[in-house]
Amino acid sequence: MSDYRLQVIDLHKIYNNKVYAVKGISFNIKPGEIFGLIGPNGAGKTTTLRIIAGLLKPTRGKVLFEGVNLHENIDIAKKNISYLPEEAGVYSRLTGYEHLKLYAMLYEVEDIEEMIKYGAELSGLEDKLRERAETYSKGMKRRLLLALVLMRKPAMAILDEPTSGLDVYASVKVRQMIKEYVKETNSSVLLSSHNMLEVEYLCDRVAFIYQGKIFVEGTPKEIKDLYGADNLEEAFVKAVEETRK
Ligand SMILES: Nc1ncnc2c1ncn2[C@@H]1O[C@H](COP(=O)(O)OP(=O)(O)OP(=O)(O)O)[C@@H](O)[C@H]1O
Repeated sequence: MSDYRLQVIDLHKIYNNKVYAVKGISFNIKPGEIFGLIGPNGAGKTTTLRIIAGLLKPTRGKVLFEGVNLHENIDIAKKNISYLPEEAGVYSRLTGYEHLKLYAMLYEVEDIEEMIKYGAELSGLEDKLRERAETYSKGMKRRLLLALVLMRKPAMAILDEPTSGLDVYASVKVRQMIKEYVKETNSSVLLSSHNMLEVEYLCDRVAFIYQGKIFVEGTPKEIKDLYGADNLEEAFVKAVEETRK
């Protein structure tokens, strides 16, 4: 079996025969690793995430999950990969607990109660879980959504902008939740973010995407050293300016 949980090999995506969104992206993710995709708006991050989640077919290239071609065995994606889109929403009239129960039933696990208990713990929402989601703040909704995605312990979680729109405190809580989850389960996480602080805190390795291509990949430290930058934000600006020359 492959040492990698995920191998992304020369991925291309052309929408409607005209928009060339992804132009030959390759990277690997190991078990227990958090991998971050960073790039400006329209760089191809969400397209890449959706292909890896099995929701979009690549125009060319392939994705291997533990050595098996994902798009030729789509049940593997359904069983092992959970995806949290940036624009995901909650059912306003359901309570947090009702969400947990609904998803546990959809996941068809043997012990529904056990999964609900784990989801509740992951969310950190405590008594608030008894209230309808319409009474939740943005941060609470995001924590509930993350708990719904992570409670079935997917081998691979794909998180598009996990803390988008959240305040500093809520963001820190969500990041801690992701980090603790990976430590406990040895799952792999692929995330996209515009927040460099977040990426630096969470990610073991990072790839910068620009115009559908990866132009640098490494640990946050390697990338900072490469550009002689004090932080990832500065490295990112230097990298983008370099590619525009
Ligand atoms: N369904 C679609 N049909 C046609 N073009 C699309 C579609 N989805 C995305 N695109 C185009 O593909 C390119 C990459 O988009 P994508 O959403 O992957 O970028 P992104 O890096 O996630 O951007 P952002 O940071 O703004 O979310 C863009 O030019 C976008 O307009």
